Amino acid sequence: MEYKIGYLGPRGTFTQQAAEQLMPKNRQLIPYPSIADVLLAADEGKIDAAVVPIENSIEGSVNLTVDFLANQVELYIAKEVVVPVSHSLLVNHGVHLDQIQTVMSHPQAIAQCRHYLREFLPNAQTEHLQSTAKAAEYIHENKDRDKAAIGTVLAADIYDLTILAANIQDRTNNNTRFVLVTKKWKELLEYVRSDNEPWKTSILVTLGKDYPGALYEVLRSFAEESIDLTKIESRPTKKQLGSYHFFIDLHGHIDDEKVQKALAHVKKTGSTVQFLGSYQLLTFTPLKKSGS
Ligand SMILES: O=C(O)C(=O)Cc1ccccc1
Repeated sequence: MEYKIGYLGPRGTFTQQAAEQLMPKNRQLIPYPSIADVLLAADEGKIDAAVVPIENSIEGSVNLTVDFLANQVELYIAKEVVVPVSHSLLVNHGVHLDQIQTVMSHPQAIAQCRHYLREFLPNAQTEHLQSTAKAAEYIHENKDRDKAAIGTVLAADIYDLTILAANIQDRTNNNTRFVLVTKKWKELLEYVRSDNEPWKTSILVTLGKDYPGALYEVLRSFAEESIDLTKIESRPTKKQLGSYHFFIDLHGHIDDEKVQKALAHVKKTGSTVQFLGSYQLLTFTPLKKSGS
C-alpha cells in the first residue's frame, strides 16, 4: 500500500522536511501550492493525508490551518512533529546584499527574520508568497538580481541559489509544529503509531450559551479528571463579532476513560465538542546537511 501524502510545496519547504519524517515509507509525497489546497485535496479524498504547519514558537498558531480544521474540512490529526526552523537568505549566484530591493517568502518566515531585515536590508520591500520554497523557485525562474528569498538550505540546493546568510531568524529557538491530518484517521494511526510515546488529543469546544463561568465549567471538567491541558486558544467563530470557540490540546487519547468522562461533563454544561484527533509526537531528526 502506498499512501498519497500532500504537503505545502513546492519542493524544499519546511513542510516537506516534516512530511518526509512523518511518513518515512510507503508513500508518495505530492506538493500543493497552498495550505488551503492541500487540506481541501485531503478532504475531497484526492490524497490520503496532508502535512501542514499548525503552530510556531514565535508567531503562534498558523490561523489558516487552525480555521480550516475547525470550519472547512473534516480531517483528524494522526501525528505531530516539531521541527527546528532555521532560515537562510537565498539569492541567484553573484548577487550582493546591496542589490536586494525585495525579500520574498512565506509571511511567517518574514516575520521570524524581522531583526535581520531591519539591520541588513532596511530599505527592502517584503512580499508574501504561499511558502518559502515558492519564493526560492520564483527568483530562480525569473533570474532576479534585485530579489532574495527567505527559505531552507534544501531550497538553495534544489533551486540552485547561493546562501547569502544563514540562520537569520530572530531567535535561535524557532520551532514549528506540523501535523499529519487525514480522513482515514484509524487506518493511518495504525501506520504511524509508536509504542511508548504518550498521546495527546485536540478538540474544539464551542460554549452553548454565554453565562458567567461557562469556560470555567469546561476547564473544571478536565481539572476534575486530572487531565493536563497543553494548549488553550480562542478563535473567532466567524459568525458574529465577539463569538469565540476554544481549541484545547490535552494529554490522553480520546478513548481513555477519564477523557471520555471529562468530555461528557463538558457536553452536560451545554457546550459542544468537535474532535480534531488523538495523536503522538514524532521526534524530529535534524538533517545532516544543515545551514548551521
Ligand atoms: O514555507 C514553508 O517552507 C513552510 O513549510 C511554512 C513555514 C514557513 C515559515 C516557518 C515554518 C513553516
